[in-house]
Parts: sequence; structure tokens; C-alpha cells
Amino acid sequence: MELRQTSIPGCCELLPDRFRDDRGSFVKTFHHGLFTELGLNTDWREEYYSVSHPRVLRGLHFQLPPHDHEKLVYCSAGGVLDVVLDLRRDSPSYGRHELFELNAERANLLYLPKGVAHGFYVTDGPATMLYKVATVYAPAHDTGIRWDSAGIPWPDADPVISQRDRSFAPLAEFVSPFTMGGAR
Ligand SMILES: Cc1cn([C@H]2C[C@H](O)[C@@H](COP(=O)(O)OP(=O)(O)O[C@H]3O[C@@H](C)C(=O)[C@@H](O)[C@H]3O)O2)c(=O)[nH]c1=O
Repeated sequence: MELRQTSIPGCCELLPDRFRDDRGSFVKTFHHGLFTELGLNTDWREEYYSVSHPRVLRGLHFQLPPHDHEKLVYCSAGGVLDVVLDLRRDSPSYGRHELFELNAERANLLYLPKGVAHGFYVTDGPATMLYKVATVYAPAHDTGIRWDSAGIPWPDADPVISQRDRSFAPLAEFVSPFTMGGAR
């Protein structure tokens, strides 16, 4: 598994080996020893997945302290344009985002540190997105930033999106509790 640093400190893209044979392919997405060596979280508390139709946009989501968490995310079927937005006030990339193409063919994964928002748009649907998260779901702390308020060049001006995602505050109004060293 190869690790590629991104423009967002602590956020990396992981490129696993893909083994192919007559039956199909095989990809390992988590290895405790390797993640430990790379300094990544290994203590995952929940795992879940979603399936989304073409043109669906989910995000930009995160959990507030003290339930903020690292996240490992990948796309096992279809493809998405994935976005990570840095919300850590003292980060060199605060308020900035990076885009990633996650898809079943590339089998790439994203590792997200605490203090970033995450979202995606389905470019090749249906798309299955899988997650591991380092704290359990805390509905009262699960929130987001409005998808169209952070200067992200989404490929669709009118995506399929939930009412909840439409109702999030814009980035400019969000008072961030996140810093690089943790929440304050
Ligand atoms: C995230 C989550 C949702 N739910 C419930 C709440 C709701 O009824 C239903 C769907 O929730 P949502 O609309 O938040 O699902 P979704 O928009 O897919 O949420 C996900 O979005 C992407 C961008 C992420 O980064 C994920 O961490 C997660 O926040 O599932 C849980 O029970 N546990 C969970 O951990």
C-alpha cells in the first residue's frame, strides 16, 4: 500500500495493491501493522456504507468535539468526486479543500484527520462508499457545512441532496472549534 500526502496536513490518499485473476480482483483496505507504522489511527469504532444514485451529493459532514474522529473512506462500486475541507483554524490549509477521484477501479482510499469536513458527488452511480470511523455516531454532534459555500467546483449546480444537507450553515458563518492540536 502506497501513501500519498495531500495538500491538507494529516490527510492522505492510500493506494493499495490490487491482485487480479480470472475470478476478478482482491484489495486489502486495512492492515493494523502498516497503519501503525504510517502513524495512522487503528482504533476504529464503527464501520458503515452508503449506496448512492448518480448525481447524489452527500456532505459536507463531520462530528463536533468531543465526538470528532478520524475517518477512512473508499468507494467499492462506481465512482465519486470526493472532497475534504479543512476546518482547523491554525492549519495552513484552513478553509481550503482538495478534490479526489475515488472509484472501484483505482481502489484508492482517503484517510481523514479530525477537524475536516467530508463530502462527495456521484460521478459513476450507483456508488458504494465505505467508512471506518474512530468514534461512534453521536447524532447531536453530527453536523456539516453547506455544500455550495466553500468554493468547491462541483460538476453539478443542482445535485440530488438531502434537506438536512441543504440546511447546514455556510462556511463563512461556521465558528470552528477545531485546531491542529485538537479541539479548543
Ligand atoms: C452517519 C450515520 C447516519 N445514521 C443515520 C442517520 C440517518 O437516518 C441516516 C442517513 O444519515 P446521513 O444522511 O447523515 O448519511 P450520509 O449523508 O451518507 O452521511 C455520511 O456522509 C458522508 C459525506 C460522510 O462523511 C459520512 O461520515 C457520513 O456523515 O443514517 C446512523 O444511524 N449512523 C451514522 O453513523
